[in-house]
Amino acid sequence: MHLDIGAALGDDAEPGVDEGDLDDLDEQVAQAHETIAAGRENDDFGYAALNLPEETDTSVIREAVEPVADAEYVLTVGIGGSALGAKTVTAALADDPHRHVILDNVDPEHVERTLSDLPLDDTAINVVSKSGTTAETLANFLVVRAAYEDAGVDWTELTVVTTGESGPLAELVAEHDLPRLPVPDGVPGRFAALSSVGLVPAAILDVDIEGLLAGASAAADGLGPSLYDSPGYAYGAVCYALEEEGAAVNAVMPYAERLEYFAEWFAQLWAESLGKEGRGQTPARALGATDQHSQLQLYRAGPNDKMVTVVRPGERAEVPIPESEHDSLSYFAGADLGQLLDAEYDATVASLAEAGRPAVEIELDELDAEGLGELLYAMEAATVLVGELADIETFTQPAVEWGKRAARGLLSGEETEETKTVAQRPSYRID
Ligand SMILES: O=P(O)(O)OC[C@H]1O[C@H](O)[C@H](O)[C@@H](O)[C@@H]1O
Repeated sequence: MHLDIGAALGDDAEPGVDEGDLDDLDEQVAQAHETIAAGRENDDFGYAALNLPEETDTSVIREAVEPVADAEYVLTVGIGGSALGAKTVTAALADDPHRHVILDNVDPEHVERTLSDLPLDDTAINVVSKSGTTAETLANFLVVRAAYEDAGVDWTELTVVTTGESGPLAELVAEHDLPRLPVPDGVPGRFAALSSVGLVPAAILDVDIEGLLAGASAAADGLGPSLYDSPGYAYGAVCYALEEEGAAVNAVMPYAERLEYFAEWFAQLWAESLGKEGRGQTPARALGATDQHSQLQLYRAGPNDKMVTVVRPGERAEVPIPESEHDSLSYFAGADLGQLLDAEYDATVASLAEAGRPAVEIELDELDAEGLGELLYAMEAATVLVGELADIETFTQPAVEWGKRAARGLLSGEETEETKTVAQRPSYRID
């Protein structure tokens, strides 16, 4: 993985990082690295996530999915960190990513349609919840179970659950004797992609999860006391410095359809970890080249409060653009769709730089298992680093938990602090 921060440096970028300040930033990185390394050493809460590439035992995952390994589809029932990592991995690496379907939201029409579109007798159910108490996941699982029963399919034969040792989901596991994979200790869900939380569907769809972890391990080995040695730390340090200079938004724009979900996974990681104490960049999700034709206008000419992160693989499939009889299309002669996409990428970075808008480029050698593992790990390391540099609690999410408690209270009818606040919320209707 390679990082190019050129378009975020210099006097022209606004916000920008002064090249002369990089060495000061590097000193801050060295200090933060000491804290991170000590946290990893002690397997402290959150920091333990950076040990997953070494800790995750893929043979346990492969054994747990053995009974459902022949299923045509996998239906993940989970939300947030219990869905996005899994979808990111299969979307990027599975031969047929459509075989992995996610039920995270509880939109009733969507749930009904999803279930009616699937051959339930050939669909494994992957239920994931670290806490085992998330309302959306439990409700969806109950709906899914009922749909299987209505279709005369024994859901217990097709279900794998990843959850902690206690909680309603663990109780269901015990009651129905379902295979259960543990969630790793000390790892917040959004940092758990490289564990059973994120790897069960990939294992069922024959993804090289060992290669994914090997790529992540290589990135872990690269972490050291200098941003110059680690693309992950360098990315985090530059984002931090740009945020200090006013980049309140970080638009992540992969130039690869297979990485579209990566931007979604990153958004949770970045927002939930770093959105605290009145700070944190707002992650925006974009896709190159599609969003060159929509959002890019704002990124180049809107308020000076953004940075753009572009991501691309170093190698692409070859799909030549056929020659045409029209002179006006002669500029395609001998070209390939990948070349066109790379030209669009180069043009975007150059156009942002020309307008003085910062961009950071991430290039993977290849979008294979190793490359994706490296990317996911580097982004996790970047997130942890920014949390240290900004001196915030990276691994908590109190604002999100407030909403979870409120929703549970509203459904149960119990009066709580949260439900009182909901009842008194401001309203000014215009009909
Ligand atoms: O895995 P679960 O316990 O079901 O949690 C699912 C999600 O719930 C909340 O929204 C948390 O803030 C997320 O970080 C978490 O990923």
